[in-house]
Amino acid sequence: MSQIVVELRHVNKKFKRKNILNNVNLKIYENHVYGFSGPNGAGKTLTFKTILGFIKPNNGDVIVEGKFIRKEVMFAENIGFSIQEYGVLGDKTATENLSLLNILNNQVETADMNIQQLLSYVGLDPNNKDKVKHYSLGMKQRLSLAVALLNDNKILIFDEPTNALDDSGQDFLVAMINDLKLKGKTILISSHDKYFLNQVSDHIFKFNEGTIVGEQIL
Ligand SMILES: Nc1ncnc2c1ncn2[C@@H]1O[C@H](COP(=O)(O)OP(=O)(O)OP(=O)(O)O)[C@@H](O)[C@H]1O
Repeated sequence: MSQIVVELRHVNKKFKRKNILNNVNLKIYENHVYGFSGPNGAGKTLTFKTILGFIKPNNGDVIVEGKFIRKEVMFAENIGFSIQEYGVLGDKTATENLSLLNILNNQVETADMNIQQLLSYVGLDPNNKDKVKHYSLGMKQRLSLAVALLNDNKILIFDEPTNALDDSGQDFLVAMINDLKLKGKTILISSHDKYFLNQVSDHIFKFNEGTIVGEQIL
């Protein structure tokens, strides 16, 4: 049995007295792919933000690789993530964006090589000098995936990665997730595309109204 790398125990979150996350319990095992499904506003993104430490629950525990988030450490340290609202800088190129993130992460020395490879890996041209604000939505989505992969973290969160991707983009995404799993990554993905989630996931959590209402093991 592989190790548990993320655990949520009785997590509750209220905004303005309204329960938004309601007794969320889950265990994420190493090197598995977890799909998060459910309607708009069901709590998928909020669960991801809670795992990362961006949101502090009112009650319950979030444990990432043995550390209690917001108690022992402020944020989860080794999770790469792609969440739409944490976008990149539109006035910079893709390479500049990734270089800046590398600097912020103290990864300057190996930056250039990694960035070129990473951009190719997600299907972007490493020599493209266009500013990101001129990218298509699909290109922005691919860049967001590159951001998540930048530091070679073992745990990856992809929030709605299928958004804005055309058919070939979706095929690429399925192949990428399978490849990342082979490389030993643990992956959490939300999507409204049931077919996609069934294709890539080992386990699906079904969310509704801030709680897990069902699980499916594939
Ligand atoms: N900072 C916030 N303040 C108040 N309410 C919030 C905040 N963040 C999220 N919510 C509310 O929490 C609920 C869950 O939102 P969340 O973004 O997690 O849904 P989701 O399942 O990811 O939905 P979608 O499929 O639309 O992305 C929503 O009703 C949302 O309005």
